[in-house]
Amino acid sequence: MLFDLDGTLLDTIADLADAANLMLAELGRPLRSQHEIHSFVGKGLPKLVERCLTERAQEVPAEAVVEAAISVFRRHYERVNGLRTTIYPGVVDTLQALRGRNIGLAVVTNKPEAFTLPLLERTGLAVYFDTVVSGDTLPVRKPDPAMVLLACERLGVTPGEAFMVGDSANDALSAQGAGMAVLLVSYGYSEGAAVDTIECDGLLSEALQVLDYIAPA
Ligand SMILES: O=C(O)COP(=O)(O)O
Ligand SMILES: [Mg+2]
Repeated sequence: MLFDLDGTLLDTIADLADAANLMLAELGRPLRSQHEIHSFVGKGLPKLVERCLTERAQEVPAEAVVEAAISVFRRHYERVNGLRTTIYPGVVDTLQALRGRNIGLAVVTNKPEAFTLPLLERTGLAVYFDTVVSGDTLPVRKPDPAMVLLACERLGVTPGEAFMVGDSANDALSAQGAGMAVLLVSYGYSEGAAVDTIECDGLLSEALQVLDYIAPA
């Protein structure tokens, strides 16, 4: 069972928004609402920073400005990562139940490893996972299927034996590209798209519904 992180296991939006607005303030750019930032999350940290600077902006900054802003964001996010993050309801019980059934578990997230691993430790979720594939583990990110394929390889399963659980089209497309079934949670971040318009094998209103897709013991 492969899990996306932001918007699926953890509600990280407040910390992402804080880091983004600390960055924008430092650069003298207009701040963004949490609602806007919610729609910018999904394709990794560099894309989040680029969207904060460019989407509906009056003046589009040069690439070098975006690159410099990424370093500023990382500096702020390192400090606030986890402070206001919460675990979604049912997540811990779901992970415990899956572990109890000896089902291999992976995190597959577009968040860079330097932020993913400390966050999993801080929230206490690290202990449940056999492996973590982060946004900079490979040269490509979701929606490319390479990350979910690597997770399967590390877990010793074929994509046909696995499920991806995510919150956005990036998760759905990466799983589908790998020939893997995908379940989407309806409570996460889906880049401003209605999650029920994204093709998937099941829509979950809470994490515990993952267990409905596991064969009885
Ligand atoms: O870093 C992002 O943009 C989103 O991260 P996720 O893949 O865990 O949802
Ligand atoms: Mg997500």
